[in-house]
Order: sequence, then structure tokens, then C-alpha cells
Amino acid sequence: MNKPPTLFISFISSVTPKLIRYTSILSPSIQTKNVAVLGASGGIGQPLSLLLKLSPLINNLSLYDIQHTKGVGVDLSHIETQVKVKAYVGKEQLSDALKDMDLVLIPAGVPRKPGMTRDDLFITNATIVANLVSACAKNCSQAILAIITNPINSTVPIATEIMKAYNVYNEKKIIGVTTLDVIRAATFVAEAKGLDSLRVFVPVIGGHSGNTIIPLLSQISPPVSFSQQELDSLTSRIQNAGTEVVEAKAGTGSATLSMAHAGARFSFSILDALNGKTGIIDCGYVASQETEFKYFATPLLLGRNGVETSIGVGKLSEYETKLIEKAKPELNANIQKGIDFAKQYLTKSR
Ligand SMILES: NC(=O)C1=CN([C@@H]2O[C@H](COP(=O)(O)OP(=O)(O)OC[C@H]3O[C@@H](n4cnc5c(N)ncnc54)[C@H](O)[C@@H]3O)[C@@H](O)[C@H]2O)C=CC1
Ligand SMILES: O=C([O-])CC(=O)C(=O)O
Repeated sequence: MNKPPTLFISFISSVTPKLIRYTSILSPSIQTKNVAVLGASGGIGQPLSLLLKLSPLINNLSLYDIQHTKGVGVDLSHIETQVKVKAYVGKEQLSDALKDMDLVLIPAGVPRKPGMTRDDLFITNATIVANLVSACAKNCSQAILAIITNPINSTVPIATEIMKAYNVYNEKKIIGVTTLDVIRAATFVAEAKGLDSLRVFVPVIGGHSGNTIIPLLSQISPPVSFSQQELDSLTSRIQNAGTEVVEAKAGTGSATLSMAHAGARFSFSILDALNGKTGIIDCGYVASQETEFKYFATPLLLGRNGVETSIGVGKLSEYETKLIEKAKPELNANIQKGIDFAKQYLTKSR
């Protein structure tokens, strides 16, 4: 009896309809890419690396952490897919981990415990991201950097300032991963309205913390209408979904499995776009030209070089305009904090 073909998982992410696709063969036109995960031994890093190991879009998977990557690497290497896994541990192996990478995912750093805000992580995670991005500037300056480490509102500005200081900044290539907000919004809206969540797309704009997370419930595809009470409760749930997980995990961490899925979905969008697939749209937090904020998440059109263009925020309802007003002080303060930190960091490290 013939063995059934190996199933690979890949996700098509487009505005509508959105489907999860399983494919059995690698199309000859796909150029497989090299992907690194920095923080690969962590709660997000391990399941994210597993999902990447299953992808036909990847050639080499580079796992880097300050601990435990050897075991994670050997474990993953026994999976029967074509992705070649290499493990790197400790600062002295970081340069090697980054050589020839096309996409670098950064989930390195500490997660929240109950009672903490994402901004409370700044004190530890800002330096971790600055060090890792400095290494990227030196070793893979052309790679796309996808920042998962919180507080995203500040770590993306830090990454940008570091790349600028090394004269390798490319605004198309630094993206804060906010896909989890988009996934949660689709899930919660679909649950509330009895829809198929895989076919619901809710753009989520702004930043990635509390009030700065702004779901555009007036722009859902396909269109859905809500009472004021539904708008309030869905908006609040989407904004506080990270805290919902932190509290349920009761001191053992924050979202890891759903974030790994979100990170993989985002990676597959990027890799598809790098391969020349057109019309790939995903939300992400990037340096912003068309809003009043220096950084802002919007739906992004992805292409061969990373972010082709922001799709913008579209026509906002009065309710959403008020949400943006409310987000303004926190988002601007988070952004400035990241920029100020990077300046001090760069002064000290030169
Ligand atoms: N963007 C988003 O939507 C989300 C972001 N996060 C953030 O992701 C980050 C990681 O979360 P978890 O994986 O749950 O944490 P974790 O503590 O389970 O894993 C973090 C990993 O980073 C490693 N690490 C620490 N310093 C490092 C360095 N200098 N270089 C390389 N690796 C280093 C640790 O050894 C550990 O393996 C947190 O900041 C968390 O807030 C979490 C969920 C969603
Ligand atoms: O809430 C946290 O600290 C982790 C996170 O960013 C999320 O789950 O959205």
C-alpha cells in the first residue's frame, strides 16, 4: 500500500476568505528561506519553532537562546520534514545563528505575571532586544526583523534606532508582530455572532497594549453589525485578552501557544510575500508615515522586500476615532520611551 504523502501545514492569510491549508507537495516555484528564532527555548520559541519546522517554505531554521537550544534542536531535528535545524546557545554563537537569515523572529525576553503591564517588562526586555538587534545589524542587515518581545510599542522603536545607528535601517523590514490581536478579534467576533472564525477578518490597529489595541469592528470582512453593548464588550475583551491569559496562567507566564500560532501565521505571510505571491495582507506595528503617530499598527501589504505599503486605517467610526484619542497618550509615551532608551544604549555601547 502506498504511504500517504506527508502533510505540511501552511496558512494562507488574506483578507477574505481566510483558510488554513494543508499541502502535500512543495511547488517548484517556491524558493525556501532561512529563518531564525531568537529566544527559541522559551514558551513561545519552542512551539513557534515546531510550526516553522513543518513549513515547506523554510530551508534552514536557526534556533538561538541563552539556554537549552541544543535539546530543542535535537528534538525538532527528528521530525521528518525538509527543514534543516541548527541550534546555537550563548552570546558567542549569536553571529553564526544569524548568518544568511532572511527572516528573524524575536520572542526573547521575560513575560508578564498577574498585576504587571507590558510596560513593566521594559526594564528587562529593552536591553535584550537592543543587544539582539545590534547583532542582526552586524550579521544579517537585509533580513526582515519580526519583533514579538514586549512591550512591542517600545521595542520596535528601539530596533529601528539601532538599525539606523548602524546605517542599515530599512523601514520595510522591521515589524512588530500584532497578529495575535487579529486572531483574537476574529475568534471573539465569530463566537459572539455564530460565524466561521476562519472567514472573519477584523483589522486591528494602534499598538499592542490595553487601550492602544484598537479593533476596527466597523470594518470587519464580511460586514457584521453590533449593538453598542456588543461593541463595548468585544472591544474590551480584545484589548484585555493578553491579561485574560496572564491571569489564567496565574504566574506561570503569558500567551505562548496562541502566540506561536500567530507568529507562524505571520511568518508564512512574510515568506509567501518574499516568494513573490501577491495580495498578501497582514496587520503589523511599523514606522508610520500616514498617521500622526511615529509607529502604528495597520493592515500592511507585504511584498518581495517586506512591507510594500500600509493599507491605512480606512474610514473610522466615531467610536473608533474616540478609541484612538484615548490611546494617544500611552502610545506616544511608549514610543518616546523606546527612542530615548535606544539613544542612551547607543551612547553607552560606543
Ligand atoms: N507580540 C505579542 O503578541 C506577544 C508577545 N509576547 C512576549 O514574548 C516574550 C517571550 O514570551 P515567552 O516565550 O512566554 O517567555 P519565556 O520566558 O517562556 O521565554 C523567553 C526566552 O527568551 C530567552 N532569552 C532571554 N534573554 C535572551 C537573550 N538575551 N537572547 C536570547 N534569548 C533570551 C529565555 O532564555 C527564554 O528561553 C515576552 O516579552 C512576552 O511578553 C507574548 C505573547 C504575545
Ligand atoms: O499579555 C501579554 O503580556 C502577552 C501579550 O502580549 C499578549 O498575549 O497579547
